[in-house]
Amino acid sequence: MILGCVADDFTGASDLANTLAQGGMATTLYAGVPEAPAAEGVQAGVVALKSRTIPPAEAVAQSLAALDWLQAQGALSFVFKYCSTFDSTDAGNIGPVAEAMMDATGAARALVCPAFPGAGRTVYQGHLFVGDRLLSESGMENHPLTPMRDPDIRRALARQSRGPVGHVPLSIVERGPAAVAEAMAAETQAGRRLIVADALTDAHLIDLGAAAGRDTLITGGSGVATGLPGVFLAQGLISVSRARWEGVDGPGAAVAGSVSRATQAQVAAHRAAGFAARTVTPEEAMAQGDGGPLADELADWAAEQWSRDPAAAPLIYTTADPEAVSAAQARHGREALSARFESLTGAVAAALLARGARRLVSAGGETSGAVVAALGLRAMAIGPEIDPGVPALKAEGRPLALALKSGNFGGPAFFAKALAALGKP
Ligand SMILES: Nc1ncnc2c1ncn2[C@@H]1O[C@H](COP(=O)(O)OP(=O)(O)OP(=O)(O)O)[C@@H](O)[C@H]1O
Ligand SMILES: O=C(O)[C@@H](O)C(=O)CO
Repeated sequence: MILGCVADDFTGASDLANTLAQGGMATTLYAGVPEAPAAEGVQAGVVALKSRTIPPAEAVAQSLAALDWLQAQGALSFVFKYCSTFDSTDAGNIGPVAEAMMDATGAARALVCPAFPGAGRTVYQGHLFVGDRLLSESGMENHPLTPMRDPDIRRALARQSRGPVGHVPLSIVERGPAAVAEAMAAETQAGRRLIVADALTDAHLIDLGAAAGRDTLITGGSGVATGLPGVFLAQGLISVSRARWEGVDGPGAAVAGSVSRATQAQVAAHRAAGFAARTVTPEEAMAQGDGGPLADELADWAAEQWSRDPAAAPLIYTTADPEAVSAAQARHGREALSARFESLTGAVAAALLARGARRLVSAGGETSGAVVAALGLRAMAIGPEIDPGVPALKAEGRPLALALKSGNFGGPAFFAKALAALGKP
């Protein structure tokens, strides 16, 4: 293994694995810290954690356990992947995990760049933008767990870190890798070891990769890894590998527990296109305890759609608009409701597989973590990109192709497009 990656959520891990695989690295996505060694030939290993919103000390402990395993596989370079909208609070977890990983690897510094131009996320003057809006006016200011009200990443990071934060502005990034390397060395010298870099385009990210790709640790959204395969290739550490992708054929379905804007549009578009869709209300979910009959009822409903039309693409969703979500959280408690929805969605996914599903789309980071855990998946191979940041995946040792979609990723027709990319009915 050349590159070891720790990701703070499952869809983010699949986003990063996509970048590395499309760059030509033989990449495997691991659900949690594996117990067994990596298979022969894996050049990039991405360990998916569910550590974005857990207490900082736990996030640090889990990330260091993942790091240990990656080091044991031979990796000497590391990426810490967080969200391209920098999802975190003043308590963490980006600063604490980045600093702990620097300490554990002996890294002198760590580049910090959440930019992902393909998904509209750019960094300019240390400020993060989503499309033409500052992060703090992008809708992320209302995020239920990690409201992002300060678009200045340098300030946001400094509040959750022990050490001071440095910056490499666009004027330097525009001058190319040598200028960036010089500026990063100056920041490190001055004791600013977490270094935010501006980036507006993939070309900027490739230059950042050329400047920092030999560093022990870099951190960011998936975009920060754009230049890495090229760096490893130039060093002769890898040869480009493109495993042939074959999907898995059989019944397909989508489950959505994401309440993000893009998912809302995708649910509406799937319905409007005439696909079968069933919603689950908070009351239905809360009315039954864990392990109640609802998951089986929903999976039976999906199986009925397949028996009528093998090409059916049934969707089961809890997605609702922000007002409905807030009202439901006030009625049932945010954590209790999320926990119940997540265990239900995981149970639905397992029940779908038991009824023969071979292609599965899951929308939402937390939701996908619950789905992957309920299915007991351990490792996934990376296939072609479906939409920016979302690859087709294949479960190792199981006849299942899947797509794990971050809340705000994917075009309106994503569910149907993804199911078609995963295989035939
Ligand atoms: N109708 C609803 N009301 C309240 N909570 C909901 C509802 N539907 C889903 N949830 C919960 O909201 C959370 C959504 O988080 P999730 O990470 O899955 O999606 P997201 O935030 O849109 O995606 P991402 O993290 O990839 O951006 C989950 O815990 C889910 O169970
Ligand atoms: O970086 C992103 O935006 C995504 O991979 C993600 O982590 C969203 O949860």
